[in-house]
Order: sequence, then C-alpha cells, then structure tokens
Amino acid sequence: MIFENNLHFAQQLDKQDILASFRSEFLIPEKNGEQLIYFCGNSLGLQPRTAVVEITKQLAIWQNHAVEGWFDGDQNWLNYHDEIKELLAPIVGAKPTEVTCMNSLTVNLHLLLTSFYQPKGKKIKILMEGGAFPSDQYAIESHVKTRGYEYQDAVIEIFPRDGEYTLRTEDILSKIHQHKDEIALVLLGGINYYTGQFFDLQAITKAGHEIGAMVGFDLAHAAGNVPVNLHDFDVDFACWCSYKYMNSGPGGIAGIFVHEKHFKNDFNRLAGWWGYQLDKRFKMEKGFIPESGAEGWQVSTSPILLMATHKAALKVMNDAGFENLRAKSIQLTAYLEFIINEINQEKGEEIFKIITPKNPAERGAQLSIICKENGKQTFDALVEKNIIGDWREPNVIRISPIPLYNTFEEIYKLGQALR
Ligand SMILES: Cc1ncc(COP(=O)(O)O)c(C=O)c1O
Ligand SMILES: Nc1c(O)cccc1C(=O)C[C@H](N)C(=O)O
Repeated sequence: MIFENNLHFAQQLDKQDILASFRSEFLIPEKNGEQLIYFCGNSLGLQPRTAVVEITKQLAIWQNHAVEGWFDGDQNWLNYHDEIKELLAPIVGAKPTEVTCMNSLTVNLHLLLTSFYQPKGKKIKILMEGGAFPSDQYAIESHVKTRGYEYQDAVIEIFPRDGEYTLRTEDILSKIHQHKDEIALVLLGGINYYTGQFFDLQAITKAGHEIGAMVGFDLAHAAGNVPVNLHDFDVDFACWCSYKYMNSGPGGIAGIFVHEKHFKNDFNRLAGWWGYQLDKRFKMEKGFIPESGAEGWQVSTSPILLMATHKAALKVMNDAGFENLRAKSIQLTAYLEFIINEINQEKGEEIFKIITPKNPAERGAQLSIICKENGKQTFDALVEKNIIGDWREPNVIRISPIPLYNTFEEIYKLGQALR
C-alpha cells in the first residue's frame, strides 16, 4: 500500500479497519481528561473491560461456594484452565494438551530448564542470543552454575556482526553447527525485546535438532503478537508471559508449551501436586505421577483470579481473530515505519534510526528506534505530550502499535510529535 503522511489518510485507514470496534473493549488510560496515546502494549497490554466481569464472577463463586468452588458445577475451578488451553493453543500453534497456564514467566523458564537442559559428556552448552532479556540471562546463568559449570564454559552467546543490530539467521545456524558437539540446548527469545527482531523459529529448531540438541524459546514478545507454529515447527518447549500482547494484567499468569513427543519422556522435573494426575490428585498418595501433557509441569494451585483476567482477555483476542490481528499489525507497523522515514527524509539525515528488521516477516508490533542525539530527552518529551512508548537502556525508544486498540491516527500524531 502507498501511505500518505496526513491526518485524513490516517483517519481513512481507521475507517476501513475491520477491527476498529475492538478499541472500545479496552480501558484507555487518561491524563487530565485526555486519552493517552499508548504504544507500550509490548510491555504491559491494556485492560480489557471484560476482565472485571470475569473476576467479579469468580469472586462471587468464592463468596457463595468457598472451597466447593473447586468442585461444584461445570465451571469448577479444578477445570477452569480447560477453556484457557483451548484459547491459547491456536495462538501459539499448539494442541491444547501441549499448553497450560501457570506461574510467571521466569519461574516457568526455570522449570523447563530443569527438564530440557540435559548436559551430558561434552554436550553441556546452551546457545543463546547475546543481549537476551536480563531475566533469561540470569536464569541460564543460575542453571549452569547449579549444574556445576562455569558460565564461560557452558554458555555460547551469539551477537550481531560488527555494525549490525540484529542477528542473521545464517549466522545463528552456522553457530549451531560450528558447536555441534558441545551444544545441549538452544534457547532464544522468539522476538528480541530490544531490537524487536523475530527469529526464524522453524529453521533454528531444525538446526538444533540436526546436532541432537533440545530447542526452546522464550516467547514473551512473540506470543499473541506474531504467528508461531510450535507443534509443526517441532519446538521442544516454550514459555511466555500474558501481560504484553495477551493483555492479561501486570504479573498475569504465564504459559508453557511442551511438544507432545515428550509426553512419555521421564524428565527430571520440579514437581508439585497440581501437576499430579488430575483424577487422583486428591487421593494424596505418595510418589509423583505427572498428569500427561503440559499440565504435568504444573506445580501449585491455580490462581483463579489471575486466570480470570487471562480468560477474559483471550476471549477478546479470539473474537478479533488472530489472522486479522496480524494483518492489521503488519499494516500499523509499516505505517509507523513510513512516518518515521518521512521525518528522516525531510530532515535530510537519519535522525531516527530504526534497528528493527525491515522485513515484516522478521518483526512484530514493535519498532526500536535509536535517536541520532538526545534519545532520552526525546522520549521524555513524548511522555510530556501524553505519548507512551518505552525507553530501554542504553539508547532505544520502543514504539509498539497494538492492533486491538491502537489507531493509524495515533501513529500520525506520534509522527507530528517527533517532528
Ligand atoms: C523476554 C523476556 N523474558 C523474561 C521476562 C521476565 O518475565 P517475568 O518478570 O514475568 O518473569 C520478560 C519481561 O519482563 C521478557 O521480555
Ligand atoms: N515485567 C515488567 C515489569 O514487572 C515491570 C516493568 C516492565 C516489565 C516488562 O515486562 C518489561 C518487558 N519484558 C520488556 O521487554 O522490557
């Protein structure tokens, strides 16, 4: 599509948007009676109006049924996650048995590393992206240490080539093959939080398996944002949070994927009663027998109030349709890119450098921008104008237009503010 940098054009795109009505399903934050222009759904998605409805319903069950809420009726809490699994599975390209919601992201990463990081002989290393989100770095660091290795002996970090910001798929694949006798696990983010680069999960998984390694992904910035096909890509495991693109609230319940080919494997795992075979869970017997599927990794009692928000938010996504969301997201991000490039052209130099890949297949709903100068001041000035992106050290402004609630007009206004 040929874009135009004017208000009328942006408003026309909004008029043609088949998802436009979904904006009113969300509570848009206000300051001094004015709605904020919120481009930070890659950090914390906005609150769906239905969240309070579903939470209130569960509070009423708690009030009226108390402990019987776990067992009473068709919609009892023991089975409360079933519908969530059905809603989650298509978003990450999985079978419902391969996913579950539990805990929070880093906790789940630890649980999955316990099972899927299986160093043996010379194959002890984890390949990860240099500059991965810090929590992932700390999780990996602590795992290799608890297995008795030094970080530098057990972790391979892959960085972009000199002068480049993002990784080339060919470099990731050749690194995997280069260290074929040493790598036990390939673990990357689906989308890098800083650059917004969406990795080629299928090619990476294939390469990892060719050298006999396990392959997992932290999909914090990918789940609900870009299409992933975890089952068909043959990914071994994945985890994600729900508070970004899935709009399920600050510290909301997270999710995991375990490929069904591993269901029969007798993995090491950190167990708890909520992962025990459901039909025998309350028999209180000795000796852990995992529920089959991803649910076998559950540990603790379901946090129903967090799950209520998640269920409500996933239903909104489901109503919108993931393919529609991705189609609009590609267009929103492209319009944002166009608007920024327009400013650079007007100024005759690249004052706003976009480091996120240009190829729509290699990015989601985020552009990471490096200002030629005064980056932090530029970011603060946007906040003054009620435009909320985020600043990530050392020098990136991230702007994330979300197809469920952002508009083309908001992107146009961001351009005016940046100018
Ligand atoms: C890629 C990635 N991993 C891990 C985390 C940390 O997740 P949590 O604090 O929910 O454990 C985040 C975001 O905070 C993230 O973006
Ligand atoms: N999890 C967060 C938090 O508890 C406070 C503030 C921000 C976050 C985030 O999610 C940050 C996000 N993962 C990022 O990419 O920066």
